[in-house]
Amino acid sequence: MTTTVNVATPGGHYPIHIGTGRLDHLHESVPADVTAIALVTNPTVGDLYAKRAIAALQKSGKTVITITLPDGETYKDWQTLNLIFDGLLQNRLDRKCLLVALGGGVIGDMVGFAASAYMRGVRFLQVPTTVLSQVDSSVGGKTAINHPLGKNMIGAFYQPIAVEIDIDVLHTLPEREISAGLAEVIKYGLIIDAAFFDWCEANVAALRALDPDAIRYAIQRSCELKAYVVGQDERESGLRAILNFGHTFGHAIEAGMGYGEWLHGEAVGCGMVQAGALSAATTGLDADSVKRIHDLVQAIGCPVVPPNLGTERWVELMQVDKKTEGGHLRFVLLPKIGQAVVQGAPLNVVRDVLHKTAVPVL
Ligand SMILES: NC(=O)c1ccc[n+]([C@@H]2O[C@H](COP(=O)([O-])OP(=O)(O)OC[C@H]3O[C@@H](n4cnc5c(N)ncnc54)[C@H](O)[C@@H]3O)[C@@H](O)[C@H]2O)c1
Ligand SMILES: O=C(O)C(=O)C[C@@H](O)[C@H](O)[C@H](O)COP(=O)(O)O
Ligand SMILES: [Zn+2]
Repeated sequence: MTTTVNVATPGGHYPIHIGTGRLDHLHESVPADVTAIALVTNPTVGDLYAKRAIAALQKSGKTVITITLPDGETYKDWQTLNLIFDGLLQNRLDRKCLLVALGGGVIGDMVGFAASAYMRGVRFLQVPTTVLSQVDSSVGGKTAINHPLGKNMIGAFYQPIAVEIDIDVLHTLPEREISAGLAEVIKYGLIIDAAFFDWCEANVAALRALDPDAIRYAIQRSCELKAYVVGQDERESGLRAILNFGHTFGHAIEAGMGYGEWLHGEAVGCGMVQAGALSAATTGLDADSVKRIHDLVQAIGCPVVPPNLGTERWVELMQVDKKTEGGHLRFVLLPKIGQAVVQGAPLNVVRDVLHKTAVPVL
């Protein structure tokens, strides 16, 4: 069974198809006027799934070339992005080509950015293969590469023509990647859907075990909630910033530790624990809710104690954030579970939270 969630933005709309075996149906998302297809992947995902993806794409009758990028967050950079352009130009792909991103969020973010820039914009299809990319990064059109000074600092808003989610491919993921992806799932409950947060608490074991019904529901609900937010505010002039809950802290961890040391989802999980503590100090989040956030992040298998970067280094890293305005840090904070606001916080309070969350809760 395949379910479809639609994403509607001012520039148009596209479907997210969620099901099993979608990898064998990729041709259904290839528009008739496409001249050639570039499948972009990495060696890990390519070895597992490129053959099937290529066979499916070839059913459209188009030529398919493959571009293989090195694997890892550390390669989400200019040099690796340029390998995509090299491959497209060497194979003389024209304006009517289609780029296909087969992989996790790193591949998806880079292929989307390449699609936004190649010949000033060509179409791209997202085929996310991690929990994180299926519930979050493949949807909504944020594309980017990292800069040594800050996460996702160079990029564009550029929507795919469709998202093809094959739940089966998750079974080859390492456990650590499943845990990291679940951090973005529980984020939606915290910012916009308290009942979904309750459901995540009740189903954490099933989610970690990739129980088919549980993981399908989590992916569908996450995509529905993200599609709703993106539909209201595609370019983050307001509401969309709530999707950044936990990310001011999380991105500082990723950049501060060196990209790839902590997984994005792990950093966001820990960042949500810190943002929960900051919410208690600023927007009145009650102690029971702070504990529920901590306990669920721990239960999905993500770290809850932040690395010791040094308080001033923490603040410096957090300032390199796209929500920063006029040098002032802004955070996504929770007055209660299921409701988020975006606002500044006094630096002495932020420092205090950095100290408090550095101590393990027993
Ligand atoms: N654009 C957005 O809205 C958005 C949202 C969230 C995260 N992101 C970005 O996404 C990135 C993180 O994505 P991610 O967590 O998917 O990491 P990732 O892309 O690095 O993938 C994680 C690892 O799993 C491997 N892998 C992928 N699919 C697999 C499969 N089915 N079986 C076995 N191994 C597989 C990859 O090769 C990689 O080693 C970060 O760069 C983050 O900034 C973007
Ligand atoms: O889609 C969004 O909007 C998000 O913020 C989703 C986040 O999970 C994601 O990590 C995003 O890439 C962060 O965006 P950034 O603008 O803070 O780099
Ligand atoms: Zn994220």
